[in-house]
Amino acid sequence: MSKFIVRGGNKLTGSVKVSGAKNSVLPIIAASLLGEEGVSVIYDAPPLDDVITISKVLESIGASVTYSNDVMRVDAQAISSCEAPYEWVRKMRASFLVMGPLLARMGHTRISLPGGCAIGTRPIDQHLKGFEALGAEINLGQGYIEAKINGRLRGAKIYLDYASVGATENIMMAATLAEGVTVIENAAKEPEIVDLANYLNGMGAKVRGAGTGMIRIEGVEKMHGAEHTVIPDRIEAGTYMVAAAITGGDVYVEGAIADHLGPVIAKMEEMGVTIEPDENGIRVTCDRPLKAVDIKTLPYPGFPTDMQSQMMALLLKSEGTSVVTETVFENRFMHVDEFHLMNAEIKVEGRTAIVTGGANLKGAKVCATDLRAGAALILAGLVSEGTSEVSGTHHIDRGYVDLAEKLSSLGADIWRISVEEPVLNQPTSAKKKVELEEEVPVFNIQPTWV
Ligand SMILES: CC(=O)N[C@H]1[C@@H](OP(=O)(O)OP(=O)(O)OC[C@H]2O[C@@H](n3ccc(=O)[nH]c3=O)[C@H](O)[C@@H]2O)O[C@H](CO)[C@@H](O)[C@@H]1O
Ligand SMILES: C=C(OP(=O)(O)O)C(=O)O
Repeated sequence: MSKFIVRGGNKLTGSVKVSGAKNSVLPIIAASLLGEEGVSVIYDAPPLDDVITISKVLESIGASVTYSNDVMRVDAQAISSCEAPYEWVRKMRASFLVMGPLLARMGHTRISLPGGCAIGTRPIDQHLKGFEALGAEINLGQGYIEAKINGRLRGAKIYLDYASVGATENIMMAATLAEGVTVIENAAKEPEIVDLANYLNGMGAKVRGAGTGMIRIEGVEKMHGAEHTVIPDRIEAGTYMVAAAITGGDVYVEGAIADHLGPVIAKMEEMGVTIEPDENGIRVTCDRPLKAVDIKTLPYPGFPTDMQSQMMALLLKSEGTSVVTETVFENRFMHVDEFHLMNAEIKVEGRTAIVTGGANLKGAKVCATDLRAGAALILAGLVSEGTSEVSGTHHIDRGYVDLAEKLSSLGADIWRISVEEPVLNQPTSAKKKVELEEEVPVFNIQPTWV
């Protein structure tokens, strides 16, 4: 168990490199199960706990996985099992993404129910509706979902009631090996869907229209391993953009793709932040008071729910009152109670939060209730008076590579301690603090929560 310790007051300056996208690499690793011949090589696979978890799921199915220096190799030629055990699926909802590939490849799959989590109930009805339309028979019992087909999946037209990212990915993967053509209507349009489609096509699939609301998949008989480089993480990039703005700094976010960050850039510019994209990244500077703005989360290309809490931290430092509306998940304001402990004034009414700007934030002991909540608390800590202690680091480790190191390299006063260590005895220089951190080999295939 560990905590992040943050001392507020430093302007961030310099350059920070964005890692490969968590939400791309997870479905891509799952899709590797479709490769009956050859080996897949996935570049820029970030060393995150979630990546380790999904590779454990693949190993439990009989795939061979190796990983070092952000390169993952998956050999799924000899997979032997079609069951994803509770042990791993309970750790991470995205493990459920192995269902589509396993069903298509093995004709049978048994997967533990992924369950809800802090941000909402997160049902899987749209995934199952898609599999049924492709001809699978679905049975639920004892915490597991079993899906079977007689022969091969059959292409179908599937309308999603909601443009679910996971359902689009799972159905798209299953449909690659179906007989005939599948059309997904009201498909999710996120950049991660396009990245997955590109990988699938590299494996021999025939997927068209990814990135639009209608995806057409012409089934093929067989797929093979492929080489693929994962896109940069737009949410990690957005988090560093907010870090630059909230501290009144000047940061170049290397690898950030402006096209993937349209609504985040638009809202930050509305607030008065200067954003200068170029072909290799985005420079973010902020040297004037910030204006309050309203934000509403929506499926892509709307404002991403995964940036809602970080933007709320920024709005706390603006002049005026902002309204934040969360439409994607029904319970994604848990960071508000923690912000209150830091002296913030925010009122939640249903799916809306009214944020009073100009907060005089004060360091406090707070807890990351989910991944992005954790990032938001750290951002608030960067501009709080005194010291903040952020616990619940296992959430943050699911989605941020070396968060403390990257922020320290920009001049932030942040470090990680094991909970046994007394905070008051920590040295003050960021450099020394980083040295204090435990040396963990880049790939030790053990999630931090084991
Ligand atoms: C690993 C990954 O890529 N995670 C992302 C993915 O999650 P995930 O794929 O789980 O998100 P979805 O787009 O599926 O969920 C969005 C909404 O649809 C609902 N829903 C979803 C499926 C379903 O069958 N029925 C249903 O009602 C969910 O409860 C939620 O309210 O997209 C989310 C929305 O951008 C992001 O916050 C997550 O970071
Ligand atoms: C909600 C998130 O991820 P997941 O779907 O993996 O829980 C996230 O990345 O903010």
